[in-house]
Amino acid sequence: MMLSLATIIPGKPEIFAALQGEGASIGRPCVFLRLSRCNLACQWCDTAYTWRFEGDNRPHKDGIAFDRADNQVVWDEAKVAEAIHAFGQSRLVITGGEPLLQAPALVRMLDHLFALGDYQVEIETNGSVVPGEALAARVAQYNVSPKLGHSGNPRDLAIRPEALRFFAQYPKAFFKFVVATPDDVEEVAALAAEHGLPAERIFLMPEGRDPETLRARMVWIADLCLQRGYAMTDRLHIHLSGDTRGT
Ligand SMILES: C[S@@+](CC[C@H](N)C(=O)[O-])C[C@H]1O[C@@H](n2cnc3c(N)ncnc32)[C@H](O)[C@@H]1O
Ligand SMILES: Nc1nc2[nH]cc(C(=O)O)c2c(=O)[nH]1
Ligand code: SF4
Ligand SMILES: [Mg+2]
Repeated sequence: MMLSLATIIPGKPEIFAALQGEGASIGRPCVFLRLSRCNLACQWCDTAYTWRFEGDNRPHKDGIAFDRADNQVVWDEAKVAEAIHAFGQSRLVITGGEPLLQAPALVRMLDHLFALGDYQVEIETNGSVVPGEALAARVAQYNVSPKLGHSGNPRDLAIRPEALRFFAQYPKAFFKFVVATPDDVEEVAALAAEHGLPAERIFLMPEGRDPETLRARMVWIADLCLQRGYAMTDRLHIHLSGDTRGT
């Protein structure tokens, strides 16, 4: 009855309060739960310490560095729910790594959490895993970020038609494509046409881990959104705290 969690400081799970930095609920106060492990390996992943357990010692926002071997903890689901509840936020964003790899344990954890208070739950997912009915019944919003070719993942791993079909028909699933060049937006349009992704639920987000990169890309992303009817999202946490764990 355990969850595998990323760590934020030695031995402690990455659970933190912050504004939702991305997507349809950007700017809303949340508590974040970051799980470890992922089924993909994006070459620009800004959270690779959750699945590649070496070589990344970026400190926590309080400047606490930690041993790279200390990148995950395994905690009891009830204990995780209590730790989340202690933050006093009513919106929970579950992210990772890829959280849907641990869906059954998340269902159990959420039932513990719902016994402690009322929560709106968002899940950040790479869109390659179909969430089960049990989890879907407990989640208010999916932030689905399917990985395009520039992520470096094999397409047959990253783009799973059955998963995209599930999220396309799920009104509370918003797509959030990371783009680095205008060609990536062409790829988004082709995927949207192929899998019936509604333009009004598509966000484009600049690839970037610093404010300058984000701003430079948002200039042309904005034009393409006007042309295609997509929305654009920034990455607030990068502007507020840089590329820092736990923010
Ligand atoms: C670290 S992922 C974790 C959740 C899930 N694995 C996913 O990819 O959606 C959280 C979000 O950060 C985005 N992301 C990761 N690295 C990024 C980068 N370098 N630039 C922009 N977005 C990035 C992902 O696309 C995703 O929307
Ligand atoms: N503030 C903040 N907002 C976020 N939205 C999605 C995030 C993620 O890593 O899934 C994230 C994150 O890491 N920080
Ligand atoms: S799917 Fe998400 S967590 Fe996994 S490597 Fe890509 S961005 Fe990182
Ligand atoms: Mg993040």
